[in-house]
Amino acid sequence: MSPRRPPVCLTIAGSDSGGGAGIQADLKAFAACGTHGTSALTALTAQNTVAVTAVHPVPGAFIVEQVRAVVDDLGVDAVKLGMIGSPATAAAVAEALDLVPAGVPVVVDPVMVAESGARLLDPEAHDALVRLILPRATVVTPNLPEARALAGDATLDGAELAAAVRALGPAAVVVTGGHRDEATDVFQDADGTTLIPGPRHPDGAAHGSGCTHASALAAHLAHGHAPLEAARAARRVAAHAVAHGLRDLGTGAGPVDVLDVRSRTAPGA
Ligand SMILES: Nc1ncnc2c1ncn2[C@@H]1O[C@H](COP(=O)(O)OP(=O)(O)O)[C@@H](O)[C@H]1O
Ligand SMILES: Cc1ncc(COP(=O)(O)OP(=O)(O)O)c(N)n1
Repeated sequence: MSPRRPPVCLTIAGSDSGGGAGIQADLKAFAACGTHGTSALTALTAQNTVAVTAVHPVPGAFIVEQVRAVVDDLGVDAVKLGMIGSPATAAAVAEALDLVPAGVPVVVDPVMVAESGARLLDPEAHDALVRLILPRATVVTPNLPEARALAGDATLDGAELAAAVRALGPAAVVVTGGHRDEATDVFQDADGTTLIPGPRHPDGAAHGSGCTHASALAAHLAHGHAPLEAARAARRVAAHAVAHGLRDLGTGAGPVDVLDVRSRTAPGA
């Protein structure tokens, strides 16, 4: 009997040369959650644990071509969107999403600022993100500052904040909790608001936690879980990756480690 076909998850996102966030985090999270990862790069970043020193956008037509290549041959069971960067990239990503079969869930992580403080979304791309991308989202996963920026109100929190983001068109919202004392995620869909609590790991490393969370959520949707169950699982996966984070790598915010590589040995060793 041949082994079962694993679900296929596609990340449309930027590359983090430091291996903490972006497609590097996404592919590790997909694998950790029992799915095969494919990727379409939107931008290359020269990035480490302290800074983003350069950004090289990928031409829009090439973003579309990457998506066409993988969807046509390998298929796709869930999509995760990360760094968009510019209005032109948002338009290309919207065009690429037209190549994804109807009904395939799309998780949007509205990446705005890296943990090191670098802006990853041009201010003029905000409108394109809201107009072209958010209405196509099955689940959107902003952190607290991103949710407030999307809502256009820096005072909102909890269910009111999630509702303001959901009013922009996604079917469900998770406002992630890494920027709160409690690290409680707030999930909201048409059925209401659910808090997703869990332990905070103050001594871990969290660079890439948002990417890991959104990718784990996409992977669980690809396995057939409902959005709320997928969001609960994603909170667990992200927290585990933070707890095992590589805080001794680099001099800034260390990368999350969803695979807990320190517990592994090289095959054959
Ligand atoms: N210190 C932490 N301990 C446990 N979970 C965390 C911690 N930091 C973040 N998380 C979890 O990681 C996920 C991503 O959260 P967050 O840090 O808000 O995103 P971002 O990396 O985009 O800022 C969420 O599920 C959040 O609850
Ligand atoms: C290329 C790239 N994409 C996304 C991010 C931000 O990722 P996130 O998981 O939100 O992690 P932090 O950078 O906030 O820790 C990135 N830095 N680079």
